[in-house]
This record gives sequence, C-alpha cells and structure tokens, in this order.
Amino acid sequence: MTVLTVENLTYKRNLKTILTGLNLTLDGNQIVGLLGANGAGKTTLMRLIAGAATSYHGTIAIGDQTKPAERKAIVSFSEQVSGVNDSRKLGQIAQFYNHVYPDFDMDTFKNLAADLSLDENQRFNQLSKGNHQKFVVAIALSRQAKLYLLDEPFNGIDSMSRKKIVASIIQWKPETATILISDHHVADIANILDAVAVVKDQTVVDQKKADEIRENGQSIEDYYEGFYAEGESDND
Ligand SMILES: Nc1ncnc2c1ncn2[C@@H]1O[C@H](COP(=O)(O)OP(=O)(O)OP(=O)(O)O)[C@@H](O)[C@H]1O
Repeated sequence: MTVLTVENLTYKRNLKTILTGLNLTLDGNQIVGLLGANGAGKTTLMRLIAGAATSYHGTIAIGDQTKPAERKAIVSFSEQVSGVNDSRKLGQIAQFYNHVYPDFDMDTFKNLAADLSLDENQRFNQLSKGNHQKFVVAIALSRQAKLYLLDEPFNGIDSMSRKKIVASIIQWKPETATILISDHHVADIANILDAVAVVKDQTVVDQKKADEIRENGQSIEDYYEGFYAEGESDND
C-alpha cells in the first residue's frame, strides 16, 4: 500500500529554487533512506511532506490527506522536537507531546527512554549531542503514525549512540509504518534500509529497493556514490 505520494513538487524560497519537479512514492512497512549531499534539499523535502513548509507547487499526499494541516497531524517529524530550545525536563516534554498529539503513546516513550538510557529528569537544553538525538528519535517514535520522518538522526554522534538509535528504530517501528531517514553518510544506515531515494540537482534522481541494488552486485554506498561525479562531493 502506498503511504506517501509526491508528484511534480516544486518549491522556491526567497526567489531561490530549492526543489524542482520532484516525484517520490513510498510504500508501507519500509525503512527508506533519503540520501543526498549537504544542501541537496532533504530537510526541505521533509518539511514540505510534514506540512511545516507550504507555498509549493505539485501534490503531496499521505494516504488521502493532501492539505498541509492534515498532514501535520498524521506524520511524525523529528524537527518538531529538535528545533526547540527547551529548559524543561525530558519527562515534562514527553507529557506535553502526550497532551498535544492524540497518537502519542506514553508507554512507548518510557520504553524507548529506558532502551536509550535517557534520564527523564534531565533538562533538554543540557543534553549531550548524542542524548539530544536519542531523545528526538524517542519522541518521534512514540507517536503511532503511518509515516515517520527522521532528519539526520545520526548527525555528529558516536558509533555506540548510533547503534542504539538504529536498534530502537527497528524495535519500535509500528509494523505497517514507513520511516524515511535522511542522511549523507549512508554507511550509518545501509544495512537497515529497504529502499533508497537519492536527492540531487533539486530533485529525486532515483528511487530503488535495496534488494535490487544488492542483486546488481552493488553495495548501497557504491550505488549512492555513483551519483556523485568526480569533483563533486559531500562537503561535510
Ligand atoms: N530560507 C532559505 N532561503 C533560501 N534558501 C534556503 C533557505 N533554507 C534553505 N535554503 C537552501 O535550500 C537548499 C536545501 O537545504 P536543505 O537544508 O533542505 O538541504 P539538506 O539536504 O537537508 O542539507 P544538510 O544535509 O546539510 O542538512 C540549500 O541550498 C539551502 O541553502
């Protein structure tokens, strides 16, 4: 079943074209990597899908919901947490989400927090980078959504934290849900991906099932790096 359909999406910001004629279709029950270099447009695409950015041309549908406000209510997007400068304790912030989102599940949050060794009494703005990322993922996955958008959950964190986050994603993903994870270091997530979409030149240049790539004798890293000709690279 299709969870997300994006058709002919074009988006400009301050007279600058950021995305052009972009198409993307996501099936249910998948973990999909949204891969692209710094500045390729991954965050912008997620903000558009989640209804956090508007004034675009084209169609974005999650199930049969096409309006930004409707999509906002049914997609769980990590940016909703990561952007806030919040001095409250983690448990208090979770209570806030529990109050605001009818699909937030407090038991799931408590289990995730325990799995990720998060202390609910710690203050959000005092978290280390790794714990910040873990908390963002825990809050996002505590909603019972059909589509999760995790924007670079592994950015700047050590391999142990990365492994814990990956394990939590696998364990706590609702069975029929789809998770779109953006990253520019594909090695972080290659072995958990069911499919990949590559963002380049303001659009999705290719979308493939991970098995198809592997059957062609390629690793997902090789496949992704193949889109970057000599001289072009991830500037990270
Ligand atoms: N407010 C804005 N006005 C104009 N251009 C913007 C604005 N916000 C973002 N951009 C541009 O849009 C492009 C896409 O940015 P975006 O953050 O979506 O990329 P990204 O793929 O998520 O990058 P990264 O991996 O570095 O997070 C970049 O060229 C960026 O400079």
